[in-house]
Amino acid sequence: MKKIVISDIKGAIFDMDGVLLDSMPMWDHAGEMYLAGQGIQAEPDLEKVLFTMTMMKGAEYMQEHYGLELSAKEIIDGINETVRDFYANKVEPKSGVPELLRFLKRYDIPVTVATSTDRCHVEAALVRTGLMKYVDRIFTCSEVGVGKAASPKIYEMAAEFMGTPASDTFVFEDAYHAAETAQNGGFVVVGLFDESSRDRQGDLIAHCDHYFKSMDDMLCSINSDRSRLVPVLTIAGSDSSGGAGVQADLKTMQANGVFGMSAITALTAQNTTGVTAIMNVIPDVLGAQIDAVFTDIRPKAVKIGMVSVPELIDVIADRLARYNAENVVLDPVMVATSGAKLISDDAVEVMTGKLFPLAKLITPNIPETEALTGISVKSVADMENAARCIYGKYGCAVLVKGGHSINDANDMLFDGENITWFSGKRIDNPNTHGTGCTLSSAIASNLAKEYDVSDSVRMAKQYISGALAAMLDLGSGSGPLNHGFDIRSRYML
Ligand SMILES: Nc1ncnc2c1ncn2[C@@H]1O[C@H](COP(=O)(O)OP(=O)(O)OP(=O)(O)O)[C@@H](O)[C@H]1O
Ligand SMILES: Cc1ncc(CO)c(N)n1
Repeated sequence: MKKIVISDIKGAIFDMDGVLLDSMPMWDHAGEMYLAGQGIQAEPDLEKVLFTMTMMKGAEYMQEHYGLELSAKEIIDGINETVRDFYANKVEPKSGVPELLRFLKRYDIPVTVATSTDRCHVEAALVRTGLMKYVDRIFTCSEVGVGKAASPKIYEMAAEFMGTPASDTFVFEDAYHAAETAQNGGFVVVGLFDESSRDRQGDLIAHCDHYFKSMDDMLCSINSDRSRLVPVLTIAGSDSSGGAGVQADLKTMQANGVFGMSAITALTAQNTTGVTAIMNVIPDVLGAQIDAVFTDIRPKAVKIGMVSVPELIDVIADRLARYNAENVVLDPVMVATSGAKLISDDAVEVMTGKLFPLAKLITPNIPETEALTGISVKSVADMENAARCIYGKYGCAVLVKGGHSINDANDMLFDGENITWFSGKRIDNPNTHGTGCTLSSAIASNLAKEYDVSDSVRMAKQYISGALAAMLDLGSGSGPLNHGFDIRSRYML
């Protein structure tokens, strides 16, 4: 099968059940779930029996076979309630779906949903799972008046709405009969595996132009335009051991699909056990590096890390204001994971006064949040208060990182209006050197790719969790992450 080239997709039509949402198991077990709600355990063949029946016949069968003291209508209402509850409160997106939809949005590709499920369920599920913001319009078979097996009408209406010809419109389906209809209608069909139709994969493959075992596989094989790499600048210190600072930033940027550039603030001699020397660069040389970058390859985002002294902060503030730098993410680095102090006391005030107001987002960890606010952060409420306090003083959004909390690794974003939590399972890995640098660089990379702040944080959080979970173990102290954990290339072998 061919790779998908993103510029070939002019419009996208997604089936919902089994493609966007992991909802097929519910359809396969609706009767069983309903009976369970009535305190009855279904016989193993129930779903097979119901599969061939209409809703009414199925209800009558359940009434008789399981001795339910309810009318067929009441049983149907009960099953409908089970279905409603599932879509409204339980269903989850399939893996890779939010990423794909965000990616299509980044390329301004219109997205529609074509589904045989009722609109009320579709909307409830898409809103709750956060996918609705990527969908331009929903088409349902009952509203269109004909099912997918019988006619390509639903796809034609979606394509007409998007203004895209069938030959440039990609239809994503997991069911072979729908794939067949779409292909006969002249659409480009992407077949995706779903467990519920495991037995019919041969038929699906026969009726699609591209086939993937999962959305994640598809994401890895999409060819974005190789001649388009968004530039991003890091202004930070060099870490000789390669796990934090500029080295971590550039590796992260490469892994997050942007072109990394650097302006170095300081040379540190450090490894996983500690920092043995720091030499700050001369302010003029830092200024010259930033000038060299901005006057030639203007970055779409800037990450700021270790800046130890007021003179260097002045230079950065001056240049970022002069060049009207966009998407500035500031990691207020104060202390290395190994415990070494990386900023002078007098620099903190200059940083907050001059750099915070230029930042779109700052990313303090818990000790840094405490130092910036004077609030002792011991609870979720303390995190929220501290973030509001920082926003109130400096007007920049704040991501308080929970890497230093005891039980979990939940980060909290306050953007001046809303609090959003990004929950992460704590990974039992003592090697956390450079996590802060890595997270802020991933966020800056995502902002450069034009994702909004909350999507940028969400994806960066997934990235850092993957980098930690790879369990790289280098050095005798707290070691670095594997920044390239998700890169697949023949050159890596
Ligand atoms: N053991 C862990 N498991 C999962 N996520 C973690 C873990 N440790 C840190 N993180 C995550 O890593 C990111 C960086 O957070 P952290 O609080 O470690 O930053 P930091 O202290 O500034 O990092 P640095 O060690 O570079 O100074 C956050 O998203 C945090 O939730
Ligand atoms: C150069 C540098 N920047 C930041 C950190 C924080 O992790 C570090 N250890 N070294």
